[in-house]
Order: sequence, then structure tokens, then C-alpha cells
Amino acid sequence: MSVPADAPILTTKAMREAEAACAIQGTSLSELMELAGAAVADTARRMAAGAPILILCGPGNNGGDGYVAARLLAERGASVRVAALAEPVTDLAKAARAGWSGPIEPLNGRLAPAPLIVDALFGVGSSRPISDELAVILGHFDDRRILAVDVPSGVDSDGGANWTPPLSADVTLALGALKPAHVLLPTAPACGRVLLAPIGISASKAIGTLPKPGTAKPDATAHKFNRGMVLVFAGPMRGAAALSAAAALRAGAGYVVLEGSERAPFSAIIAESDERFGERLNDPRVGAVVIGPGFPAGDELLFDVEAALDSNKALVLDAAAIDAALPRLSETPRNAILTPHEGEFARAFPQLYGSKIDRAKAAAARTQAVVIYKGADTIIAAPDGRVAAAWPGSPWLATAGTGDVLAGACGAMLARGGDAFDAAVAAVGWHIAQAARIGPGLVADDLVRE
Ligand SMILES: NC(=O)C1=CN([C@@H]2O[C@H](COP(=O)(O)OP(=O)(O)OC[C@H]3O[C@@H](n4cnc5c(N)ncnc54)[C@H](O)[C@@H]3O)[C@@H](O)[C@H]2O)[C@@H](O)CC1
Ligand SMILES: Nc1ncnc2c1ncn2[C@@H]1O[C@H](COP(=O)(O)OP(=O)(O)O)[C@@H](O)[C@H]1O
Ligand SMILES: [K+]
Repeated sequence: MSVPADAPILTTKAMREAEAACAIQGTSLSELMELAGAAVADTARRMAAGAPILILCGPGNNGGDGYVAARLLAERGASVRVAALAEPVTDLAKAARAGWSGPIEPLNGRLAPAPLIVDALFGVGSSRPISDELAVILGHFDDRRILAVDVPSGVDSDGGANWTPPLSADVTLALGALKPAHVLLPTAPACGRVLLAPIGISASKAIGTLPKPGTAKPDATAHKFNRGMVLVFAGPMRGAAALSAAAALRAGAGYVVLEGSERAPFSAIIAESDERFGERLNDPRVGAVVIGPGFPAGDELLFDVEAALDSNKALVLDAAAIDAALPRLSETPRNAILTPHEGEFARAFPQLYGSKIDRAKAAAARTQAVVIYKGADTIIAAPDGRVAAAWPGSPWLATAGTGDVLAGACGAMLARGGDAFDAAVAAVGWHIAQAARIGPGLVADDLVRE
């Protein structure tokens, strides 16, 4: 499973707007469909490697792409058959259907399979889950190689509804831009390897996949303080804050102080009693404060969070510190990153609806902070509407303490100064890259080792 790096993601509404903009600039929808069909044909040819191909066409323009691909494959001498669910209903699909001169088989339980199945039944126009009857028919093909056109049929491409497609794809060819369903659960795993066919649509990158992680090489003139000084507050569970402090240092901070703990994870980290925390918060060299890892809700946490908020420092707020800060967060604009997992998000933002992207955006707008809504399908959202999707991440991160490591990495990236969204994106990218490097057997401590 993979998605292209730094690729745009468009909702259906944004996709329709981009199509309309294309038409105004002189590229007609039928030209777009021709480009889409050609991209499908190319991918199918590579996947089939000479074996027969069966294209399943739906009634809308997703089916239209299928008919165009069939025509182009046949012109190039491929062995290709077409089966249709229903007659085309859009003008574009009707024209594409008219261009296919071969037979059209009915899509029913007696349809013979082929080594490669191209799923061109429904794309971004899916308006409901696939019927049980059709799901049973498609189930006959699930041992074949599957190429899904745009999205696997039967998903809500905006990712709001949790429909699972009956046919999981080996490869999904996203047309023009990725769609939320490619990067959100439960649909992302059913997309397999996602490829992007640009087809000439100019898509805004306000929502996109993670960029390739950059090299964190310090500037030639760097010194420890301008690489970022991070203050990590330890709560009663010292190990969590120790992981955050170690991660901050490993992710590139020049100087890390662990407040309220005697247990420094590295000799290079200053561990000191929390009596000095007021003084540290006044230190202009401190670029970011991390609070929340291993720090359950209570008066002590509230007191420390209040002090951190009063200091106007850039903040990373994790776990219970998110709830503690919530009432005051939008008061003063500040650089802040919140790192809730599913349970923490639901507790802090109970009244939000829509896809995970919609909810992360709403939480960021409400708090005026960058939100890293964690999970296998981590979403990073900024108050100004920017969103980055981290799918597929690394499943080796599904182990205790990795969230504490992420919070520390956020501290390191934030302490360098600059934009909190960019810092969050860099931290999530670093976290995944570390996990990918280690792989099997990973425990959270490994993420911060050499
Ligand atoms: N957006 C673009 O710029 C382009 C879009 N193209 C294709 O057009 C697709 C969108 O086409 P459409 O908007 O026509 O929509 P779709 O082709 O995705 O499907 C809509 C049709 O399927 C029916 N339908 C939806 N869900 C169903 C269900 N569960 N069971 C039975 N019938 C169902 C609807 O009633 C409608 O007739 C894209 O996904 C893409 O493949 C391409 O042709 C190229 C350009
Ligand atoms: N299946 C998965 N694939 C990718 N990343 C995952 C997966 N499961 C968890 N993660 C990541 O691991 C981290 C776990 O954080 P969290 O739930 O706060 O754990 P903890 O509190 O034990 O530190 C998050 O960054 C999350 O996005
Ligand atoms: K499809």
C-alpha cells in the first residue's frame, strides 16, 4: 500500500470545480475523459503484461473512462472484453460507449473473469453503498488482479461514509487528484497502491499527502540554541516524558530540558526538578514547550498548562493537556500543535461531523492550533485550512509510547521557529521514516536510538 508523496487531494465538490475550471481554460470534459481513459489503458496494459483484461463499466463517467480504455487497449492489440452494469446515462459515457465497437457482456453471476479486472463501475459519483446483489457478483473476482479506476467502486470518495467496497484493488489509478477515500480508513487499505494520473487538472494542494521527508541537516552556522531549545514537562509517568525529551533531541533540537524528573534518557538532556519551571518558561531561548505525555488530568497538569499558556511559548499539547488548554487556546494566536489520538479527539471535540479530514479541519479552526489527529490514517490540519494526510504511515508505530515520541519530535520542529503546520508535517514525516527504518520488533525507545 502506498500513495504518491506531495500529491493533491480533492473532494468531489473540489473535483467538479477543477473540471469546470479546465473547461473554461479550453480543455473539454470529453478531452479529460480521453486522457483518463488513456491513463487507465496504460496502467492496465502494464498490469496485465499480455494477459486478457476484463473491464467492468458503470452507467456514469467512471464507466465512460472504462469504455475509452477498452477502445485504446483493443487498438493496441490487447485482449480486452467489456461488461456493463447498465446502459450509460451521461452524454460523455454514451459517446465513450459508442466508440467501443466490440461486444458488451452483461455483468451478472455468469460473467467469466479474466486475469486482470478493471473496475470502472462507480467513481466519485457513488451515492450509496453497492447493493448486496452486485457485491456477490463482484465477489467472484476477488482472486484476480484488480485495477480500480479513480476509486474502488462502492466507496464514498469524500471519506464521510464508512462504506467498504466489495472489491479491493491491487492498484487504484486516481484521476486528476487523490480523493479523501485513498488516505482515510476504512477505505484506504482497499485502494492498494495508489497511482496518480494528472490528466491536466490544476488541483489546489490545500489538502495533500505528506511530502518526502527532507534531510534535517543543520545550517553550517548552527549552534545548539538556534537549532531549537525544547522544554518537556514530566508528569507522574516519567517514562513518557523521557521518551518525548529523547525524541526532541534525536529529531534535531539543539538543547532539551526535562522538567520535573531526575531521569534523563540521554546524558545530553538536562533533567531538573520542576521548581525551576517558571524560570525556564521565561527563558527567551526556549522555542517550544511539550506537555501532556505521561501527565494525567488533575490540578497539577492544569497548573502547568496554565503557566505554559501564560508564557506565550510555542506549545505541543498531548493527551490530557489538550483538554486542559482547550478553553484558552483560541484566546491568543500562538504556534501550537495538538496531538490527539482517536479517543482524545472524541473527548475534546465531541460535536464534529464529516470525514476525518473535515473533523480535523474543524478542530484546528476552533482551537486556532495545528491538529495532528493520530491513527493509521493520521491527518494534520492547520487553522487556515491546510491539510496533510499521512497514510499509509508505518503500522510498526502501533505500540505503546510512540505518541510520546511524536510529541517530542513536534517540539523539536516547532522550536526551530517557523510555521506550526510545517513543523507538524516534518515531525510526522520524521516519525514514519524512523519507524520504516526500524520495522519489525519496533518498540518506542528504538525510535529515539541512534
Ligand atoms: N473529474 C474529472 O475531471 C473527470 C472524471 N472522470 C470520471 O468520472 C467519474 C465521475 O463520474 P460521474 O459523476 O458520472 O459518476 P460515477 O460514474 O462515479 O457514478 C455515477 C452513476 O452511478 C450511479 N450510482 C452511484 N452509486 C451507485 C450504486 N451504489 N449502485 C448503483 N448505481 C450507482 C449513479 O446513479 C450515476 O448514474 C470520476 O470518478 C472519473 O472516473 C473522467 O472521465 C475524467 C475527468
Ligand atoms: N497502524 C498504524 N499505522 C501507522 N501509524 C500508527 C498506527 N497505529 C498507531 N500509529 C501511530 O502511532 C502513534 C501512537 O500514538 P498514541 O496512540 O498516542 O500512543 P501512546 O499514547 O502509547 O504513545 C501515533 O503517532 C499514531 O499515528
Ligand atoms: K471505480
